Amino acid sequence: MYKCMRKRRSRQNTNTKSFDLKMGGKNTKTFKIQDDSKNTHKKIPLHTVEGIPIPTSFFTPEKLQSAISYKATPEDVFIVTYPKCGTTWMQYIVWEIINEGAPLPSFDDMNVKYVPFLELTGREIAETMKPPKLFKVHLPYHLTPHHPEAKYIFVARNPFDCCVSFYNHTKKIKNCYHFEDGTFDDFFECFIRGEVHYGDFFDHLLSWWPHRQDPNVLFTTYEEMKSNPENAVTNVAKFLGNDYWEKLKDDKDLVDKILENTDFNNMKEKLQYNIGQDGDNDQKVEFFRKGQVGEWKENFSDEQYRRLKKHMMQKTEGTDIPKLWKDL
Ligand SMILES: Nc1ncnc2c1ncn2[C@@H]1O[C@H](COP(=O)(O)OS(=O)(=O)O)[C@@H](OP(=O)(O)O)[C@H]1O
Repeated sequence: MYKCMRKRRSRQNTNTKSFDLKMGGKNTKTFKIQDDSKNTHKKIPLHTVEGIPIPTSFFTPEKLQSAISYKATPEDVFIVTYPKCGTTWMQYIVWEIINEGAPLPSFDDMNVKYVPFLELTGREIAETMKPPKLFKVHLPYHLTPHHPEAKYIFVARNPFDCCVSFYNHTKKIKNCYHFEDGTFDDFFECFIRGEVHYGDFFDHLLSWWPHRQDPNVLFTTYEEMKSNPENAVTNVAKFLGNDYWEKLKDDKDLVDKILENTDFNNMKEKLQYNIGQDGDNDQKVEFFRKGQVGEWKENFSDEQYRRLKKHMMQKTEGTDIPKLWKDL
């Protein structure tokens, strides 16, 4: 069904090569072999710290190690995702619930002050925060600071749209990823091999999957949030605790305000994302790009679709993960 819904990009499989081998006499046999010489796709410069591939600039081993060593407390709320799966949207939803529909803080303030990105700021930031302390992390379960009473909100997104979003992010943030010349095909090869920031999509998801029903974990998907944003807001408020739910449950105006503030178009219009300082060359990146479900159909070739689907089925065998995205 997916075929009729998307622009098709047909290309040869770049990873296999046919060749004839003379067997003696007139006999020849055609072999298909893995052709590594074609694996010449552009790569993202990464190094591995604590088992996590991180870029060689901008993100440092010290900050990552500091984040991992943070001692979580019962008042903490962690927003956890693999990159490009809806972190920022959830950061703002949580912040808006706690701050009763206040005007949106800037993107920078959100990520370094209000819901700091722990692997960028390091754990010291926590000392300046008041409870409830909210954090953004992209860490797998075993590296996320743990406390049995802390709360964890996990957002998953279908790997196909995640791949497209991650490609645009990696390509545009030049002084971090050095991938500005990379094509989607290059990025796809990196993504399917887990040679991207934070490694393999499915390893990350599989690390959290067994904990999705823990009492202190709220597991949701980007697609669920898109199909019913009001449910997303009320579920998060309930999960955050009675204080928040009591304020929200009979206040339709407050719910509407939060929905209006965190609407994709509103966030796109109001928030600017500037990354780092590169001399005078401060990079402005279109962070709020499309915010859609299913955009992957315009980017994947049939071959890429088949390969990522196969990878997904292999990695998630024995789990219900594929049922999260039935139309893939
Ligand atoms: N309010 C709202 N509604 C719907 N979608 C939204 C919203 N805010 C951000 N987005 C989209 O989420 C994608 C970015 O994901 P993350 O925030 O996880 O990125 S990051 O890992 O923190 O860099 C990225 O998706 P793509 O547009 O597909 O690239 C954003 O546009």
